[in-house]
Parts: sequence; structure tokens; C-alpha cells
Amino acid sequence: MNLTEEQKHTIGHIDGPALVLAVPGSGKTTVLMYRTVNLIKHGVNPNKILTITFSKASALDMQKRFKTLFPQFNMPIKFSTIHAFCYRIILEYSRLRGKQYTLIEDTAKGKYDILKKIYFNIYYKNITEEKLEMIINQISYYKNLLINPREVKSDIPKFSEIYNLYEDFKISNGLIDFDDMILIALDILEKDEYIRKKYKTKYDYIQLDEGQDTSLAQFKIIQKLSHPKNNIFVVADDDQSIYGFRGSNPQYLLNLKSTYKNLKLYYLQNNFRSTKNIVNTSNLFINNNQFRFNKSVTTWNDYKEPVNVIIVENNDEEYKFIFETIKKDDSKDYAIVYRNNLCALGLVEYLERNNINFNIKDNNMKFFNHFVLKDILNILTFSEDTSNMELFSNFYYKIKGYISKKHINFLKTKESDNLLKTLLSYPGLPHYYKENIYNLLSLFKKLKSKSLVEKIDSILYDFEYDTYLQDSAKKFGFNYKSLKEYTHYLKYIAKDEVTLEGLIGRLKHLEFLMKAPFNSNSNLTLSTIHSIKGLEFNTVFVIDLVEGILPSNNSLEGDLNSLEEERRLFYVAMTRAKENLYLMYPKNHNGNSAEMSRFLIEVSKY
Ligand SMILES: Nc1ncnc2c1ncn2[C@@H]1O[C@H](COP(=O)(O)OP(=O)(O)OP(=O)(O)O)[C@@H](O)[C@H]1O
Repeated sequence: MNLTEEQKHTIGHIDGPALVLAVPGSGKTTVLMYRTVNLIKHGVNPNKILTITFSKASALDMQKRFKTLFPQFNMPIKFSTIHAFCYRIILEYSRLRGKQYTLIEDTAKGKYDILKKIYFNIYYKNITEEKLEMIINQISYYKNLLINPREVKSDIPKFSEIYNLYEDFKISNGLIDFDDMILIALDILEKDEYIRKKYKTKYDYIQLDEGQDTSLAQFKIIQKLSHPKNNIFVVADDDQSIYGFRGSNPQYLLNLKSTYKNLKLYYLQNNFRSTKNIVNTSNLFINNNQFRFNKSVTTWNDYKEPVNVIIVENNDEEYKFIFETIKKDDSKDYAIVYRNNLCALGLVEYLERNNINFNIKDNNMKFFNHFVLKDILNILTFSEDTSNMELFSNFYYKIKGYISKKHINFLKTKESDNLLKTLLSYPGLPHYYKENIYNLLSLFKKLKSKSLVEKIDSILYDFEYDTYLQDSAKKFGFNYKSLKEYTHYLKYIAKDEVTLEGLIGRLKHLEFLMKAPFNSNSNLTLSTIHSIKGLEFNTVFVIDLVEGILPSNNSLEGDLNSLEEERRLFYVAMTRAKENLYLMYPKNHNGNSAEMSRFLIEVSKY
């Protein structure tokens, strides 16, 4: 490969700290590999070079690319994630000092199960998936900022109690989680002189990829290891910093200037990836962020197709547009990217019904185990077997009818093939109460003649399950609009099914598809924006560009920082495309009219 002058200048950096500020597609990975070779050519022992990558996948990818680019360098080059690296320090420490640490994820009960149990012991009820995620993210966030979560005032009720119990549980069982890896390694490096010396001399040169997504705790490890030579080489694009919720912040890059007075700054400003249209538009767009390094972007690539802003009536039209575009030319590689995992659901349903193969990155889909889905399926199943006490106990208080625990206790003492009818014999039941029960009986009866979608609507509005959703959104701090998305997708999947068994089978099939192994025959990738980072595709469709999705509802309630991070997400999505970029806005999103994303409005002006 012929390196550009700016690339050559950058890889020529040998000693001392350096920050390489790069634009998308400018060859950051390429530069890291060429610099490694350049260090070796300058007499550096390859074993003394450590390159830290953002994820396990990028470590493997770099290893592979290195072998392809430099087959003559038949020597082990170390590419590792910071977590894998810290874990090695911890294992060595345990071996030497006789301490036992077990990774919580390697135990039968993982982090999620333990936190669920803790929550249950405090509240005597199950935690929702969203709340669990919020707690886990918050613990991770503070730990990565080197703030003791015990000392924060969280907006999550009883956060410190939950946190303390979680920490105590881990400590008394010799367990650690992912965030602990960094903190424990840091502690070991601070306190254990032998290990500190060993690791400080183990590597003479440390390179860090994706520096913009490195947390304070992670930076501290790297700084400690490289001191006093400070041979650190950080490659970063502050405009692609998208992991603020895990404690990363582009500000740390700015701080490097004050930490290292001799910091050398390099710029990679030529985008090899995208057409001039995509480069110019995305660059104008990201300029709207206030907190950023100023960089100019150029490309030698030609102008081709302009960035496409596609406005369609609804999600179905969106999927259809993508389907037809892909069908026209299946020689290209395509990516469909979205802000939330949930956005993939309708898409997967559509693509599967149209026999399109795809690979999906990120299979962290909470939909199939979400309480909204379970509740509705429970009610539907119960409507076909009104004697099922176990099902009824799960939802009786979530629908209208004022049925209470004492009624359930009464029903448990009775043999019944219709629980609601049996409830009418509850001693001393007032007249108005009987009316409620008759009303429910009639609603269940009417369900029988309805289609699946009508049944779900009836559960939501006639049985007033939707009121329960609104109440629990207020009570437990959920976003009601997000809960409604679950009901929307369930109806979307149900619309082509006739029976309840069919719907349950369809859901199982979709869940299976989302977890299916990589299919190398497919030229279509589905991914969240977070997981598409670092990759490139000929054609990229960014879907569901509506207010509340991108930017997300949470960021709209937050400060300027969170809105800027959403803009960076939009930018990461745009800059994955080599030739064709489709930015898509469905006027009606998930059954409701939706406002066009403010970011798309910005882009439309260029
Ligand atoms: N000097 C060069 N000549 C031609 N192509 C190059 C050169 N340097 C890099 N490239 C190509 O540019 C593309 C982008 O490179 P790379 O993936 O390393 O970019 P990146 O900076 O890591 O991008 P991003 O941050 O957007 O993920 C790759 O296809 C790479 O092979």
C-alpha cells in the first residue's frame, strides 16, 4: 500500500507520547500496523510492543490484517483488549500472592442473576430488564470514572444499597466483574512493586486504538505502565466517541496535552473510504458539535451519488424500499443500521418473510423476555384456558376488574374451569363488583372471534392493560413511549399469524434468527450504530431517523453533552458508507406520527 505523506509522518513517530487525531476512513488501523513494523525496523523487539484495541473482535481483526499485510513478519505481535490485558495482571497476582479471583460471568449465576436476586430481596418483586440495565450501566459508569459508586447520589432508588450488597457478595465469594478488572489491575500496579516493575518493563511501546472510547480508569492503566518513558501512541477520532454511558469522554484526549508537555500531535485527514458527497456532508454535519477538535477532512475519491434523504410513510415502506434497493444489485455489500436493538425487530420480520439472508450484530434483544410481551401472551393464553391459575396470578392486577390478592387466595381453594365465573361465588361480593367480573367475562368471550392484532388491541384498551403500562411507567420510571414500542412490534409480528400457537412459534423463530451464527453467504449486515463502529460497507441505510429514537428520548431530556454524543452516533453511522448512503425517515413510526430527526433536518440543508 502506498502511504500518504501524513500517514508516513505519523508512523515515523518513535519515542515519547503522541496523539493521532484522525477522521473516519483515514486508515487508523493501517497506521497502527505500519507503525508497529516501523518500530521493529528501528530495532524494537516485537515482544515489547503492546497494541490495545477496543474489542476482542478488533484485536482478532488486527492480528489477521497484520498477517496479510506483512507475511514476512512471522513473529508474535501483541494485540489485546484492555480487559484481557488487565485480567492477565490479575491472574499473575493471584498466582503469586495466593489470592483467588473468579470472573463473575464464568460462574453459573452471572452478574445479572445476582443483581436480580439482590433486588428481589429488597423489594420482594422482580426487577425489570430496563431497570437492571440502568443499574449495571450506572455501576460501570462510575467505576470507569474512578468514582466510588458508594459515594454518589443516584436517581435510582436504593442504588447504594443495591450496589453495596452486590460488592459485598462479590468480595465474600472472590468474584470480579468486567469493570473490576480495570480497577483491581490498577490497584495491583499501585501497590505491588514486583508486578508493577515487571509490567512496566514488559512493554516499551504501548499503542492505543479508538482512544476516544477509553475511560479514565483505562487511561490511568496505560499511563502507569508507560511511565516514565511515556512511549504511548494514541489513535483517536473524538467525533466518534460514542461510549459516554460507560465513562468514556473525548475530554481525556484534550487532557493529554496538559499531562504530557512533549505530546506530539499528528493528523490523519484524508478519508479513503467514502465518496466526496458523503465526506462533505458528514463533515458539515459534525461541525455542529461544539466540543470537538477542529479537523479538516479531504478525500481523493470522486463525487458520486448525493446523500439520499428518503422520506416514507411508515416503517413497512422503509423496509420495502431497502428490500427493493438491495434486490436491484446483490453484488454489493450492505448494512442497515439503527439506534436501538428494538428497531431491528420489524426489519427482521420483514426480511425473513421476504427470504433475505442477513447477519445481525448484537443479539442483546430484550424483546423476547420483556414483561410487556410476557403479559400479553399470558392474557392471550389464558383466554383459551380460563382455568389456568398460574397464568391468572401473573396478570390479574394488571387489567381492569379490581381483582385483588384475597380473591386469588379464594380461587386457589376452589376447583374451577373458569376462574372468573368461580369468582362470582366469592362471599359477600358487592353488586358493582359482580358487574366488573361480568364485564371481564364478556370481554374474554368477545376475544375469541377477533384476529390476533384485534385481540392485542382489546387487551390494551378494553382490558385496560395500556393504563397499567402508563401507571407503571410513572411509578417505576420507564418511558411509556418505549413500552408502547413493544406492543407495536408484537402486533407487527402478529399481523400475519392466525393462531396463538403460530404467533408463539413465530416469536421463537425470530429469536433464533437473531442469535444465528455468522452466515458468510450473506452480503447484508444489520447492526446498532454502536456495534458497527470501525466497519465499512458499500451501501448503508440508516433507519428510523425520528425524534426520540435518534436523538434518543433520554438524550433529549439530558444536557448538551448527551445531545452531542447522539450527533456523533449519527456521524458514525453516516461515515460507514463508501458509495451510497440512505438516511431514512418514516413519517409514521410504530403506528404513531413521528417528527423528523433534527439531525436529518440539519443534513437535508447541505
Ligand atoms: N494509504 C492508503 N491507500 C489506500 N487505501 C488506504 C490507505 N490507508 C488506508 N486505506 C484504506 O482506507 C480504508 C479505511 O481504513 P481504516 O479502516 O483503517 O480506517 P479508520 O480510520 O480506522 O476508519 P474509522 O475510524 O472510520 O473506522 C480501508 O479500506 C483501508 O484499507
